[in-house]
Amino acid sequence: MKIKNFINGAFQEPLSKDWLDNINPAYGKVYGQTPNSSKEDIELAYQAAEKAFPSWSQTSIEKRSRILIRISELLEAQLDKFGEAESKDNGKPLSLAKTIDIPRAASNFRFYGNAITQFSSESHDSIGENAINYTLRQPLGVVGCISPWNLPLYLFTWKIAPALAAGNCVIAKPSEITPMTAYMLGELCNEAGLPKGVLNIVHGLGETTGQVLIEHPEIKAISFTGGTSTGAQIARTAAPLFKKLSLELGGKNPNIIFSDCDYESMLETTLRSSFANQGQICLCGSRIFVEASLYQKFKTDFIKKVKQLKVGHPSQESTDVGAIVSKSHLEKVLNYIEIAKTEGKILVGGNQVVIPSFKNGYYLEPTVIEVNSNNCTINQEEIFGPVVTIMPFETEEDVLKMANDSNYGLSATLWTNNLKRSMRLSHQLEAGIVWVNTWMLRDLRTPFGGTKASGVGREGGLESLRFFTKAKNVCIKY
Ligand SMILES: NC(=O)C1=CN([C@@H]2O[C@H](COP(=O)(O)OP(=O)(O)OC[C@H]3O[C@@H](n4cnc5c(N)ncnc54)[C@H](O)[C@@H]3O)[C@@H](O)[C@H]2O)C=CC1
Ligand SMILES: O=C(O)/C=C/C=C(\O)C(=O)O
Repeated sequence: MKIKNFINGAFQEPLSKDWLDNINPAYGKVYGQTPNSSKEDIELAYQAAEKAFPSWSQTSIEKRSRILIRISELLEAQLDKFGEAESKDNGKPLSLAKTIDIPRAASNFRFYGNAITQFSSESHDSIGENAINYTLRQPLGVVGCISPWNLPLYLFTWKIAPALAAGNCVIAKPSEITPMTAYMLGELCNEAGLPKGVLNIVHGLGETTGQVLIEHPEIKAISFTGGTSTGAQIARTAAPLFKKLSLELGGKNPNIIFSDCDYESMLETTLRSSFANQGQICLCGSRIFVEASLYQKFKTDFIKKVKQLKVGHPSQESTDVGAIVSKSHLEKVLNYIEIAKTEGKILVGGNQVVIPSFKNGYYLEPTVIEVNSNNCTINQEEIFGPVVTIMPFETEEDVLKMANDSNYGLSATLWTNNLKRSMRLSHQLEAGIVWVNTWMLRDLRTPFGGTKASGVGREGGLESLRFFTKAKNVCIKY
């Protein structure tokens, strides 16, 4: 099957005539083709978006809201179809795609369809000056949204929905590794009545299509989620062009477990925060620190639970851990496991899994490594796979130091029933998001993003609407 670009409300082959293979990771087999779009394709998308902007930016909030909510309803109505496509393209368990990815993509449209009706700006009465200032929040124009392969439609729509709600026109590039559901979204947008040219979906490699998009002189903002080194490259290109930038990058998140926690809830959630989506979520807690008095018990119970996880074909209901997204990513994760053998002790997992009926698929055992220092490659570099480390700590002070001893600063999880300690640590952890006694509880109104090498800026809630608008102050003397 050939995926096409969605430009000006129509599906079209790339002018470049260049195609990439689309691979099903559960089988390790090519199952379709994706455009590798060129500068000319991006220019076509830009012309369509630029033409659509005056009308879309002047479309009433109510109408924009209605269209976005309609897209969310259409997505919900096609949950199974989209879930199956996402699972096939990415290798994630079908159950996950149907319960998390697609529902969240629908929520993104619904949330921003509603949020835009509540978005307001400020006025300032300049007392003593006989003047009033009011601030306009105007759309930026044509903006670029670039998303990764781990949560394909979930993150693609997390960017597009607020950009459209705020009155911008969009050129969006999904990951070339998982282009399918983004392609399918185009049809729903037409059905929902989104005017042509308002959203344009252009496929291709990062270094070709993505690079041209960020270099385009007229694109006013780039919202990007992906790897930290790609984020740095985007910043190098886009910053001198004075584009607004929102960068949601990698993580090496600490999961800090105190002995006074609710043990069962911690254990179940830690299993999820370690291995959900094959550990390919930037929020996964890949460095697990356990208070020394609880360490042996945790180690025994955690290993037992990890051994029970079933690695299998994404479509099987019994599957807990599906396929890794690509061969090259599997190799990258396996390389880190080799490094782990010299830096720590593999307690469980560590091997590629060959499933007889799908023997070319990219499967990997969930892996737990015991380390005795935070200062090692596997605790410092983002692995982004089903691999976690565990180590004991003695004091709150020690664990805080280790948790913050990282280039990254995306999220942190704390397990404790000591209220004062949880507040103390939450304030001191260098992270954009701290979860206490939970993980991945997402309220879409909250700011989302990281510090240090985990990114710049915040998305989520009104933050995204602020990002996708420019503030203009008007001062009137009376
Ligand atoms: N949110 C996160 O934290 C994610 C982190 N990663 C990390 O990044 C590593 C590399 O994974 P990749 O798939 O290579 O992610 P990536 O960061 O290179 O790709 C993400 C998106 O950026 C695009 N892109 C790549 N280079 C670009 C450029 N020069 N200009 C514009 N767009 C560009 C890609 O086509 C894709 O749509 C992973 O091993 C993982 O460690 C990957 C995906 C998500
Ligand atoms: O917004 C969320 O709920 C999750 C975001 C996850 C990422 O940005 C990621 O894994 O890259």
